[in-house]
Amino acid sequence: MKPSLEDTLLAAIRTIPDYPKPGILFRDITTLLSDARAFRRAIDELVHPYAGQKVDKIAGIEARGFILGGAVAHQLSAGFVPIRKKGKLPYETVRIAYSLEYGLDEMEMHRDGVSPGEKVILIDDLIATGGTAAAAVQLLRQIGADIIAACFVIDLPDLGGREKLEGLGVPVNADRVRRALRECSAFSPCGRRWIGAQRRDGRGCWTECCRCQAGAPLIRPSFARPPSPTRGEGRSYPTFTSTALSNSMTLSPVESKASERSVSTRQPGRDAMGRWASAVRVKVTVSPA
Ligand SMILES: O=P(O)(O)OC[C@H]1O[C@H](OP(=O)(O)OP(=O)(O)O)[C@H](O)[C@@H]1O
Ligand SMILES: Nc1ncnc2[nH]cnc12
Repeated sequence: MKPSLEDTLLAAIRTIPDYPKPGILFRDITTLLSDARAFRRAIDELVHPYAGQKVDKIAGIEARGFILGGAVAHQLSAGFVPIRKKGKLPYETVRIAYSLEYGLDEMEMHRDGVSPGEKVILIDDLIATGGTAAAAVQLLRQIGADIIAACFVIDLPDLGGREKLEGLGVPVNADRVRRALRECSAFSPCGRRWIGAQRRDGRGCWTECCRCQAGAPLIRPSFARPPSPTRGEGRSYPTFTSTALSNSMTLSPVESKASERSVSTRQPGRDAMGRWASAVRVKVTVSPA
């Protein structure tokens, strides 16, 4: 079965805890960009609602918005306009200061990047607080752009960015990863996906995760399938431990017991390349409760 768009994108996005500051779950799209299939699906998703419509310019926000925006502009046969961090553009610019999830910055664009009345789509990889995108909207409007929409691959809904942009009268297109990431960050304090396994002490699973090491609990996501007794999961669910076969994030070792048995199953986890996938083969060792 073809994986859903959400699963494809979510599996291709890497989450780095505490980068660039403690407490930030950094959503790294370099893994998505290097995955040809995920990259294409992300671009198709951004392009799809506007195919056949008159779009004059795509405005991409430095840096990740350049990569996505360039591909979208090509697909829509539109021009591309860079919105850059301050001090990088050679001609006359309009400039604005803004705040983001982890700091303050200034951005600018060429005064003649968009002509008054041109139809523009704003593109970036991610909307968090919406500070960056809202500033970009103000810059574009300052030079007379007619902003049709703002599009993102990732929306971190708890930070209210979408509402901020909608408050400025800009339609936001960012739904496909929204729900998945919300749940993803809800069930694991470091943004990792539940793989149906837990340490014996019930305090998280992967030894390499500083938060699990510190004892933060893993919470089962609401959308995960219930444990299946036919796969040897059900009865002993709270106490089973697993070793991923093709999973670089192996769980902490458990003592072997004569009464334990191993079952091979497929669960969300890391594939052989270390990327998240909706289904990887894992070996589950079922212990008596
Ligand atoms: O919604 P916000 O809270 O404003 O945050 C979103 C912005 O933050 C990231 O860029 P960043 O400023 O990290 O720059 P980069 O792309 O150059 O790394 C991201 O690519 C968005 O542009
Ligand atoms: N959590 C996050 N991950 C990646 N980029 C971001 N920009 C703002 N917040 C971010």
